[in-house]
Amino acid sequence: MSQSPAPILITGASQRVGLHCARRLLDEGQPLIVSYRTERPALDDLRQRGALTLAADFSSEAGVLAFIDQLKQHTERLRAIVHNASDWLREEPGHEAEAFTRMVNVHMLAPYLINLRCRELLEHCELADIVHITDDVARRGSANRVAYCASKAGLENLTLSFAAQFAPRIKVNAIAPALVMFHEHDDAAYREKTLAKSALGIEPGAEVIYQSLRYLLDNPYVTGTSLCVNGGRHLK
Ligand SMILES: NC(=O)C1=CN([C@@H]2O[C@H](COP(=O)(O)OP(=O)(O)OC[C@H]3O[C@@H](n4cnc5c(N)ncnc54)[C@H](OP(=O)(O)O)[C@@H]3O)[C@@H](O)[C@H]2O)C=CC1
Ligand SMILES: Nc1nc2c(c(=O)[nH]1)N=C([C@H](O)[C@@H](O)CO)CN2
Repeated sequence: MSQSPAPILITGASQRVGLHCARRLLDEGQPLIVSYRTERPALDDLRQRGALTLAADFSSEAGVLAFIDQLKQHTERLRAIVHNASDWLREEPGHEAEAFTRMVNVHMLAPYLINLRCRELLEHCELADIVHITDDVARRGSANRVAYCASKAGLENLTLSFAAQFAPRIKVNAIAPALVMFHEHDDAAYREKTLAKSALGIEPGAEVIYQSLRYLLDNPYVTGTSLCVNGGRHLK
């Protein structure tokens, strides 16, 4: 008798890009597990649609390990893991080391430990994927968010290592966006300045990340790559 489809895990899906991708996967009837750090009304919508929501704070090793233990109590199989959770912090003067540690933990330690400890859950599936959501800024650096950028560059590199280590059973790829969606508090001047940084000059919205995720999930011959979803920012 054929088994029901294994769930996909998306981390950090209580808002914005992660929430959009979660809703699109549910639209397609895909079983879903999401992690969240902050309880938000949108999570009730996901729960009512059948998603399992697990609280997680990846800012410490203990928090990552606690999440993995919780996850394994709920499933023995995973179709894919999407590492979307992210802290977009500036290093405040006097608190640089704390910010650096938090971002290395959420952007590198959490994907690293979850990938290693959940490999066997993925290998129960015929086709399995890991997707790291990085940032186009990793290829050029950032004067304003040094630690954020370095930790995203580290996540890009983890993509290469895990793709080599987990082949052929598990594909491992990255999606490297530039601007996808502003925050409500972003003023007109910031929006104009940011839009001018790319050749296409638009705020595309979260659907472009879901389209990229769908491509990686559906293509059996792509691993160890990073999809550049940046509106041609490298051309300016
Ligand atoms: N938005 C954009 O324009 C761009 C986004 N990206 C990347 O795309 C991805 C999605 O972006 P976006 O939706 O804006 O991301 P968000 O800033 O909304 O962050 C996604 C989620 O990460 C969770 N999170 C943050 N810190 C932690 C932590 N320590 N432990 C667990 N969860 C945590 C938050 O959870 P909660 O809210 O529940 O506290 C949040 O909902 C991110 O990886 C981001 O870096 C890259 C370039 C541009
Ligand atoms: N975790 C997050 N990472 C990033 C965000 C965000 O909101 N959360 N936003 C950006 C910006 O879009 C930036 O690329 C231009 O404003 C980058 N990373």
